[in-house]
Amino acid sequence: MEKTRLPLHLCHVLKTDLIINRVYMFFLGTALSGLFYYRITTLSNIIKTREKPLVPHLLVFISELLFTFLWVLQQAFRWRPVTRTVYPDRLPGDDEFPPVDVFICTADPSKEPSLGVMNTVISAMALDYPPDKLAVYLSDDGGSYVTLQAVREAWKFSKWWLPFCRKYELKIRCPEAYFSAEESCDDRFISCSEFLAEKKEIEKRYNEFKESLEKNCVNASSSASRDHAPIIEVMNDAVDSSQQEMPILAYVAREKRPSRPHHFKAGALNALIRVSAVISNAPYILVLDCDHYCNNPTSARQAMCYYLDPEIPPKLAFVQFPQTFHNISEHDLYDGRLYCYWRRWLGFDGVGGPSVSGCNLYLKREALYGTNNVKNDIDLNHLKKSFGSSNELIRSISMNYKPHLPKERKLTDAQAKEVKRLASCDYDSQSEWGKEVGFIYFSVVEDVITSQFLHCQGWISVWVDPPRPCFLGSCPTNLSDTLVQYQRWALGLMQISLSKYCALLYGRGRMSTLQIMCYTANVFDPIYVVPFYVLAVVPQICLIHGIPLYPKVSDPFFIVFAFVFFASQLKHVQEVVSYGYSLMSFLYELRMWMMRSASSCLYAVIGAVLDKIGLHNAHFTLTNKAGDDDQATLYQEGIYDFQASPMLIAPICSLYILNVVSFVVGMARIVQTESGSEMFVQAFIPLFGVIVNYQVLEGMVLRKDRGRISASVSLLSAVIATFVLCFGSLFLIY
Ligand SMILES: O=c1ccn([C@@H]2O[C@H](COP(=O)(O)OP(=O)(O)O[C@H]3O[C@H](CO)[C@@H](O)[C@H](O)[C@H]3O)[C@@H](O)[C@H]2O)c(=O)[nH]1
Ligand SMILES: [Mn+2]
Repeated sequence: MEKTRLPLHLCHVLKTDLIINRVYMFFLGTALSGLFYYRITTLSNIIKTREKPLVPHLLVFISELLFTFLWVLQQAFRWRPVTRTVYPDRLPGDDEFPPVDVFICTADPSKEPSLGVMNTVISAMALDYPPDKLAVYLSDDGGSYVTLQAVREAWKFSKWWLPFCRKYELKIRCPEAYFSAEESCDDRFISCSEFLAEKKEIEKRYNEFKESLEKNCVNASSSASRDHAPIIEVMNDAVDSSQQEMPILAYVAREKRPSRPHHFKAGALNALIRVSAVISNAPYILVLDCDHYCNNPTSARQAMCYYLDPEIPPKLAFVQFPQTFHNISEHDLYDGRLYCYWRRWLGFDGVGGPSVSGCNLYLKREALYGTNNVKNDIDLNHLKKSFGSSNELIRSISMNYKPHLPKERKLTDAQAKEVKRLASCDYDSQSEWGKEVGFIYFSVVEDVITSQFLHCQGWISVWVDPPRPCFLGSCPTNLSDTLVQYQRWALGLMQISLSKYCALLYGRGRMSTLQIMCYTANVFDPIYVVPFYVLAVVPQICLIHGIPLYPKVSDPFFIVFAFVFFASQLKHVQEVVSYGYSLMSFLYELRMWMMRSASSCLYAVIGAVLDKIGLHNAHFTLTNKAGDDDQATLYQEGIYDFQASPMLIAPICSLYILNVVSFVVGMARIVQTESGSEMFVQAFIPLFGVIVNYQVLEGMVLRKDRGRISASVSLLSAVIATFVLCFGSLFLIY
């Protein structure tokens, strides 16, 4: 009795952070009003007297306005940060657990090697959860026989692996991670000879499994296709080597045709929702990317601490875990940990719940079906309009429906026909799939738009970040992949911010003000590109021409500007450090923010505008998960790898050259004209940029290795910088 009364989870407000944040908001807010007082009075003076050029002052003013607007939105993340703790050992017995379906998406075995994908699949099957309540679905958007064959092999291996995990209560159930862990025997059986013998045997089987995958993936690169019929295979023969039931494992390649839109990952997930509805129809769904394996087998139990709590509102749509990565080097050069997001998510959680972060979340199936569709008295025609014409699928919407899978797990002919229909590329078209039902197709960041829809319908979410990460994925480990990935994210975010779904408009009356601010801050993130470019170009050109844009050192308003700059940097340092990271992480984050703004965001904003006017089609460029040894060495050593398309690198180098030149010329001018006090801020800005990004200089001038910036890119950048300087000079002196 005592046991059931203890809470399954707790939520703590981070009081110290809350106080620091609010004090910071107050002081920075006050300083910003001082800054705008200064700007407005100077601008009106300039307009009256025309003694100084108006254009650069106006541009700097606009950029400060934008910075401030984005800053204000960001403060919602700082308003009420919370953390959560769960107590899975207080859960009721296994027989009270609801079934869970696991969805894993993969798209191309040449960019997403089978071995990694299969490790994710196996780790999901090995979750510490009743196997008869677990079903794992692998969506293969490549429809590749390499992947299908790998799934069959993984199924065979897992018949040995699952009983081994269960018997010895392994904490690491991803085989690759288990066998390569330094202390793989994190279990209590280290000195038991039976365990050691079994482990050796399993390791042998694992190596055979790996070999079979290697042989199988020789033609991986040509095996993915964009033109194929649906292929669905449920692995049969469902008992493991200890005669226990295995979880369901199904391979699903939805139909793809070159002329039909397939909506990328969101489309794949929606096909899985439909197919799984008529096979296992679990009320909860775990979504994983193919590289995010389960690192802690208790994640489902942790999520159930919320779903099984009678006190928690039934409107809980999802329990989100962070994306954590197993391949981060000590330096985390490319800010792959994505810490700035997870820090914000603590605050997001405090105001109604974080947004979906792509994968690693336990979702309530009902939430994806649309609130209006799951009422009891709904008529059949309405349901067909929403869900398409499959009666079988519509029957599954009532959650008590338990589809019948024959004992030997071979789909009956009728079932096989039905699942193929549900995975066909036309199934979506006459229905609300992707519009109101399932994952939303509107943007390439399907996660953000889908969760915004859920929150707007009154659903809530929680953020759980336990000390031992539940999932571990792989993040990009070179500049090119990082910039390409961010460009897609930024493009997706811009698609939302330029549409009627921008939370600022769409969220009104549907979400709380703080939640609206969080969502808006999120989707407006790429807009930093505008003030960033202004501050990276305008003060510099004006420095060369001796046009002061900021107060003199002796002016009292100088303190206001200095305060705004230092307070915001210090706040960033405080956040990095209080989250447990080193001072260097602050620098890496700052650098990556600058490089992303200079490059990814620039193209993303242009792409989104072209997409909006119909001149460009946004698409999903898959992030590469296959390593390259040279690149890995550079990454481990903490050396930037600048090998990337010139398109991506040239903007960064051009800005760098422009800042170096303007600083040198500007300093010469300052010495000559003794205008140090007047031009102090303007000399400081390029100096700051040049020092923070000194590795760009290194890459252009000092390095000789493969990861340097090539001479041709440096030359191109110098030409661009000269052009911007000349053109800017013409324009900015007015
Ligand atoms: O047409 C596609 C494209 C992608 N994927 C899968 O989607 C997942 C994420 O793709 P990835 O290339 O790894 O992109 P990331 O940028 O690393 O993904 C992040 O950003 C995405 C949104 O842009 C989210 O969906 C992801 O969960 C999040 O990890 C992978 O498992 C892919 O196999 C598909 O199934 N079909
Ligand atoms: Mn990924």
